[in-house]
Amino acid sequence: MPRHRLTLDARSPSIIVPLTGRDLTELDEQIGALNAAGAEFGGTPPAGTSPNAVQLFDVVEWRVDFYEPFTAGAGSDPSPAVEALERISAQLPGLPVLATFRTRAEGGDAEISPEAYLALAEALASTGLAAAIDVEYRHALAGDAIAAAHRHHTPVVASTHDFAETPPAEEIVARLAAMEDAGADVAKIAVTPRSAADVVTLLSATEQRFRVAGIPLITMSMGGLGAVTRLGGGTFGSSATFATVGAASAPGQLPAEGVRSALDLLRTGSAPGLL
Ligand SMILES: O=C1C[C@@](O)(C(=O)O)C[C@@H](O)[C@@H]1O
Repeated sequence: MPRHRLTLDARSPSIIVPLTGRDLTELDEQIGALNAAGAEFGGTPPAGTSPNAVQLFDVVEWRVDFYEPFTAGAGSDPSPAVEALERISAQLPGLPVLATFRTRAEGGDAEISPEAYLALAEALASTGLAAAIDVEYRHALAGDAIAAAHRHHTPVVASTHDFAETPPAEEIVARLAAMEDAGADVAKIAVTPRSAADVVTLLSATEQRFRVAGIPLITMSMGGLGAVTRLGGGTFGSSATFATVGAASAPGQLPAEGVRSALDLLRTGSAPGLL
């Protein structure tokens, strides 16, 4: 059973910050920077406001594909990843951790066999330290990985990426629906816009699916052109946004501090009574 729950709500999108360290030294440095940035930003929530308002970020995503002690052995032994997850969660005690292995096919940093991918999902979920694990829904063993995570009562964020283009809205909606049908607890899609119209397509598809979805959605248009979706996605039904404290894990991610201010501003703008 995970120690922290991932609670996602598009009315108050969560900020997810990636950890991309290549070894323990880099991970420790990044965690130190997260803790320092979080402490500098923190304060007491004004009465009646969400605790999010004074938190710089809400969730940490650990990108296991960057972590060389695991990838060096082609992922044949999950124990370096399990040990690193233990260390991350011990050093970030109040924060939910999303554990993600992003394959090269979906824009990740390393490749492992489908069997190693499944074994990793099972090993990470079995620790109970991950609030959720990411499973690429087009992966050959996605169904098994989702089942493995659920056996250990660990929620699954299903994901799909398109680094070349933005599929038509119907295709985006269909993929989000397919992830829910596959048993995911959250459905996530990241696409690449070639025009402003593509950004509108992603937002429109998000809004269409959000009206009927039974699970939270996370959607974004990557790159500079799509940056607006990382700020205003909540309006259309996206319940989280990836932002940086230091290293980015995908094109177009913005610094967490600016994203937090923008989310606060948008929330103020949508407060009851404001026309
Ligand atoms: O799926 C996603 C979204 C993402 O690709 C982004 O565009 O912010 C960043 C990844 O680290 C994460 O796993």
